[in-house]
Amino acid sequence: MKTFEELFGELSTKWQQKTPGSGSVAALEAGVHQIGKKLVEEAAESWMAAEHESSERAAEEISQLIYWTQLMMISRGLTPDDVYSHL
Ligand SMILES: N=c1c2ncn([C@@H]3O[C@H](COP(=O)(O)OP(=O)(O)OP(=O)(O)O)[C@@H](O)[C@H]3O)c2ncn1[C@@H]1O[C@H](COP(=O)(O)O)[C@@H](O)[C@H]1O
Repeated sequence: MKTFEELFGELSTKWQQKTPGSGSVAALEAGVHQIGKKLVEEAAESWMAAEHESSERAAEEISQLIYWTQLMMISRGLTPDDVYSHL
């Protein structure tokens, strides 16, 4: 288990170091358009799981939505504070 900030730090480090074999680095290299498609897919899957599946499945899909949101943030050079400032 990890927090939002811990995952963001891990993904940022992997991107900075271009860690070989990382799916996250591959996704960031594919770019914002491909990340956006996954973000929308995971948003839809989160909605469907919340409406039709168990709480555990909904939590799993929402975790994937957070992951792809973080990749979108990194691809645009945004930090958590950039986002938190709008909350
Ligand atoms: N938290 C995640 C995470 N959440 C989702 N994903 C990826 O997002 C994609 C989800 O797409 P899909 O919906 O097609 O996946 P699925 O397996 O079919 O699952 P369902 O949505 O159908 O249930 C998969 O490729 C997952 O690997 C993630 N990939 C990596 N992480 C974490 O990111 C960190 C870095 O990982 P690497 O880049 O792999 O080193 C590690 O801490 C990982 O645990």
